[in-house]
Amino acid sequence: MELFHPMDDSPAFITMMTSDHPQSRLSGSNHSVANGALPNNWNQEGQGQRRLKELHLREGRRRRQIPEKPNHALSLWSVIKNCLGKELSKIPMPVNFNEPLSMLQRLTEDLEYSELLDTASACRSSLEQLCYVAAFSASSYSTTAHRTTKPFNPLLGETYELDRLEDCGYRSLCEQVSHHPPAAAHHVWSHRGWSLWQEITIDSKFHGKCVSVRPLGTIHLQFHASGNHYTWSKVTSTVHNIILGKLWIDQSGDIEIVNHVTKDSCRLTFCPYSYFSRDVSRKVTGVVMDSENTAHFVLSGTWDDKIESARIIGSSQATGGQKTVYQTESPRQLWKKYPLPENAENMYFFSSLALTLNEPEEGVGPTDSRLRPDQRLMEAGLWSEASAEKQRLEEEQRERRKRREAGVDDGHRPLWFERRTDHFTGESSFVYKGGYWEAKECQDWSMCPEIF
Ligand SMILES: CC(C)CCC[C@@H](C)[C@H]1CC[C@H]2[C@@H]3CC=C4C[C@@H](O)CC[C@]4(C)[C@H]3CC[C@]12C
Repeated sequence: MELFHPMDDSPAFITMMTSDHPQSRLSGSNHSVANGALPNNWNQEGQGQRRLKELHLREGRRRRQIPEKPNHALSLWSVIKNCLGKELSKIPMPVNFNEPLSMLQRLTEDLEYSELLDTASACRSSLEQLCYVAAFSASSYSTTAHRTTKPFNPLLGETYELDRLEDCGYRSLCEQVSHHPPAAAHHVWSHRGWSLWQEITIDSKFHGKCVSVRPLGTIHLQFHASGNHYTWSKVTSTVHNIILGKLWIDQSGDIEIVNHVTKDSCRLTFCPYSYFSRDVSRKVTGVVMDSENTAHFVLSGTWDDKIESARIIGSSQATGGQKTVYQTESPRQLWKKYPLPENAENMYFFSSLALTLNEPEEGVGPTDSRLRPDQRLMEAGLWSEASAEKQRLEEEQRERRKRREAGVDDGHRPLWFERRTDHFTGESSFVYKGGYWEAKECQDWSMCPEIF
């Protein structure tokens, strides 16, 4: 058995790939189609072609550009230097540091690689399924590398729908359910066999040289056929170079993905930048284990380019060290990032999905982020008008809050989500209670608050 160069994957383990295993010829990355490799039970021709057709469909009808970002230089440091230790949402900032998307739209971007979940839902082995789920969780960071702009903080009661049933198989809805601290609830249903939901609040802090952003909350994913129910949470994003130089973002920390039905689990580690030399930064590694903690797959890659999995066929303890050495088959590519659209660097580094999210659309609810006037003005490059409009909206929001506090009612109640305790985690969070898509069908939005 021939051994290739051992790879020092992480502080915890080393992988060695063997080349003469029959599986390795099948699973090379040249077998992958646009969006990544395919599971064993996949009809490669048919499904691949269907995917390509869908890609064309999804690119075809939607916009591929937005107005270029104006070049109004303003020093971030001069704006936030007196806010040391503060929460990001409490630092008043002009729209110059925003991107023309709300946090609700930004959360919806987690679905950019939803096809990984379609693939996962077709896997017969739950361990293989977990590999795709892990690749999906890492893929939600793929657009963050150059995105150092701040999404708009949604107004209380703001919503964002994304109906991609026709081309991507899912429908997604977000609602801002709390203003202090800002919290959003999100629900996605796909007719390709899965549902995903989450409630997220963001804990951020300005440290001087950097800003750290920690999204809090659990993501739930359930496959309809098997009932497999996964949960995980997010890593910490750090925005560097606040004082001097070009802003850049790093992702670091662990994501623990658990399948509560089978008790399989996977710990994904996002290595902070300084761990490794320049060319292997943004590195992600992980091991997929069954309920007995036996390791089955090694995952490796980067959060801004690709993730591979390799089946483990043997393991040993490295001499002297505490590291485990995993002997694996050749890796197969699970996920590969799409290239950014042409001219992305002048359009806030938006991905092709991001470019379409704020496109005006008929029939959306009256609280939808697409209808938020300051964001629309900002997208058009009219930044001073946008700032004035933002102030008006926020002032009106404060007035509504004061009225609520003076009144008899017990505060704000979300329209489309309700508090529920999760059976597996015991946590209480806002979960979709239904009704939005039904209201949309008959255009009855009379229950919606007026927020814009
Ligand atoms: C202008 C400077 C000071 C602040 C910019 C902060 C920006 C970069 C921060 C604020 C909130 C952050 C987001 C919070 C939550 C998520 C969801 C996750 O699934 C992918 C990363 C993502 C999308 C983060 C990306 C980085 C982010 C957009």
